[in-house]
Amino acid sequence: MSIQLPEAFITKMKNLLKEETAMFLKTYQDERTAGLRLNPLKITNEKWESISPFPIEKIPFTDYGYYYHYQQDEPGKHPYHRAGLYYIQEPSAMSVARLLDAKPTDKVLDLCAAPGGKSTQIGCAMESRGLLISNEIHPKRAKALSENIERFGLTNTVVTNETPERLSQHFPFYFDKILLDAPCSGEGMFRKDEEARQYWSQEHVELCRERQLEILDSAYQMLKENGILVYSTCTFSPEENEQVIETFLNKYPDMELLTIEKRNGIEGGRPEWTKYRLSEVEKCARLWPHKLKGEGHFAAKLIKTSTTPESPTKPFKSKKKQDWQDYCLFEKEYLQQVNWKNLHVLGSVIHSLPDECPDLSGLRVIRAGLHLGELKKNRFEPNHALALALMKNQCRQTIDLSLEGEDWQRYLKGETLKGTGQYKGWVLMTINGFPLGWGKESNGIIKNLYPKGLRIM
Ligand SMILES: C[S@@+](CC[C@H](N)C(=O)[O-])C[C@H]1O[C@@H](n2cnc3c(N)ncnc32)[C@H](O)[C@@H]1O
Repeated sequence: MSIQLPEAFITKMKNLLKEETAMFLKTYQDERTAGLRLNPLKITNEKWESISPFPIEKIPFTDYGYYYHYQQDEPGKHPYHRAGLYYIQEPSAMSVARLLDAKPTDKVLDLCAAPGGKSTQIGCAMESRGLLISNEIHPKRAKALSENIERFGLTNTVVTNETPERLSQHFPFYFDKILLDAPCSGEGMFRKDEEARQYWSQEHVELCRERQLEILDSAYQMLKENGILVYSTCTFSPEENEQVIETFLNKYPDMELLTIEKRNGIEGGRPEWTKYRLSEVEKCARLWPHKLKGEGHFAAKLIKTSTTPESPTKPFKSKKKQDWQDYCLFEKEYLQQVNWKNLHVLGSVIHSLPDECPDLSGLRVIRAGLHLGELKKNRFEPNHALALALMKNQCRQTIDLSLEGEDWQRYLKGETLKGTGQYKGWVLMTINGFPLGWGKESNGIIKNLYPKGLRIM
């Protein structure tokens, strides 16, 4: 494999890495690494290791990550992916979300979240409790983010499509934890992404840096006292990493760096690459492709040490008269052992909102908590998100599709399937016991309710 790197990038890395350069550049002759990260809300490591349809190898610096062979296998096309058992994610990117140490009682913001690698990881760490606001500025990417949150069965997440600045006006001093996985020059994507290589220039690096500092201003405004901020990029350039942190610390003396544990090949930030040789940046983390099996990342963890006023953001309050009688009938007939909290009818959709959901008025909200389904005239129609948030044993009528036959493919294509002859009404369709979506049985036939936009061709 031979990759054409921008000449100016090679020269720059030689100046930075000195005698390490040869090792670094050699990685561009090797295959890239690829990984998948399990959804611990749906499956344990032990179970996955016993059922994985393809060869996997545990990623040492993560809890739920596995390497797979991307030239040989396509886990993104497997029905287990549709069932939300895992997320395809570059291995070194898996090391960042855990730095937040997000707890089920926290209010967390993922400020640049699409397509949702780190948000799905944070949502799982929070056991789908507390509040996770997952934001993305670009509408199309926000939609992809929302679909991944749904696929993972997360119920504590509000997906918004806002600018960081507008969010900061809505949520001053509000969050316990914020992740800023910044848009960057993507040097760590070079083995995978030709466009990133072609797009690279020193001017672009400088532009990214300006934007990163602007987004950091917004993140700072939203962080409460003792709040934790994790800043990360998938690029190597000091301008976007150590130097961004240096400028940020100079601007906000109440922010302090915290030490990130260095193990399994993770190294520290480089003081010699800052303007004023700031030794503190050693506390940051650098993941290098020549030091571990991953494409490369940078992360910094900071704490806000100043006192902040109480956030003026109010809790969510429903305006509409609430009536979900038809849902109650559905729940009684088809579900068991479910206990959705904080139910609200918004439009015609019944939502189970996250704990301590804030007022969201004025924001572009793509998804708010779990969409249970829609109230139609005298009936309730469950949403696809509900199927993915359930475990098989929570639905009274289930049909399991086996990996052996062709029925799972027919289901994902939207075809009609043969029913049990015993069920009537809503049926949770599962693959090897993991929910995939809804069907509806009538006279021994399953009407296919897999969402049209997700069907395979
Ligand atoms: C590195 S990606 C995020 C990846 C994501 N955290 C994940 O793990 O899947 C950075 C994101 O920032 C968004 N972005 C671009 N410009 C932005 C801006 N000015 N403000 C906020 N976000 C921006 C991009 O659309 C992109 O989705």
